Amino acid sequence: MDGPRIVIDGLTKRYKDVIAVDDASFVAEPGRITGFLGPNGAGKTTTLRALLGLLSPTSGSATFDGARLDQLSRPAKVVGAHLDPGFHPGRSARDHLRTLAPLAGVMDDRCDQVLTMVGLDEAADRRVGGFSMGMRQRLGLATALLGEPAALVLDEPANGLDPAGITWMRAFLRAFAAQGGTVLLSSHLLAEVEQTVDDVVVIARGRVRHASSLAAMHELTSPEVALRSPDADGLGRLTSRWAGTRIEADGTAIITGASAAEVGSAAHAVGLEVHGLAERGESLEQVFLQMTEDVPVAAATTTGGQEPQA
Ligand SMILES: Nc1ncnc2c1ncn2[C@@H]1O[C@H](COP(=O)(O)OP(=O)(O)OP(=O)(O)O)[C@@H](O)[C@H]1O
Repeated sequence: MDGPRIVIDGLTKRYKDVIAVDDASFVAEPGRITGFLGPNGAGKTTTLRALLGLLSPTSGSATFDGARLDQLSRPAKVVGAHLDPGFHPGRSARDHLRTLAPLAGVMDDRCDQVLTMVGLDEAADRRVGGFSMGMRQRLGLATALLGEPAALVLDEPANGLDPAGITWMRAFLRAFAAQGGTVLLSSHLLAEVEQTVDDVVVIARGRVRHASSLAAMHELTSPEVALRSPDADGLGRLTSRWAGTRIEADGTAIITGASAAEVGSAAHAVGLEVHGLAERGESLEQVFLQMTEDVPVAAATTTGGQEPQA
């Protein structure tokens, strides 16, 4: 599968006094899962709607391999989307898909295929009105998959899923990306998608605050190691090798720039008696929250090579 490169370039959407999206630029690469993260009202849905041709941007563009959705000859082959779970409650899951099959350019048997792919075959004839949130998310994914697309665009796909559902969704999207597909999904919770995504785009108040691989975002955290020893002199000598180390009032040394394993090995090597060794410090979640606050964070301006190329 050759997933398209999704490029959001200088996208702005203005509604009278509200700037829903403000000059947003980022890329979702094929073969990878990109998490589009931000608090409520950040501009995620507006961006995804612009990408899917459901609204026209005030300026800028949102394209698949350089083409807007309306310029694609077979859009359903390129992208499948699930934005809001607006299912007709009286329809069965199968009927919901059958009404969309002609739009996606597929035959009815594809509806049963996608129901099987998302594990809903046994619920195929049940009315969607009685579906749990998790089942609705699965049906949304089935809807997105109808046209056998090479890209999936999913708005809050993990919302309402229980832990088993999240694990299932993660494995499904991982397999899709491993085949070369492009996945762009939104979430307002980093923790919900942290184990799913390869790349992260953070948006707040319409502006992209950060775009990088998840690994690069991890590097923005500042982990600390807390080390306790009854040998204050030995502790001081050992920890002086790490710049920025401080000793707290109770004698605990707080070391930055080293892992607990490195500190433990070094203590062992010099024969320091250790009474406590723990990793702590700023978490990824805290870095994310800082990025979404109004105060600009120096580290949050990193773009990690994710700018669209001219
Ligand atoms: N049709 C509209 N008219 C006026 N303002 C709008 C419209 N659509 C969105 N907005 C505003 O634009 C901003 C971004 O909304 P958007 O729905 O894109 O955010 P979001 O990140 O998807 O949030 P959520 O997670 O709550 O869905 C919000 O302030 C919202 O109120």
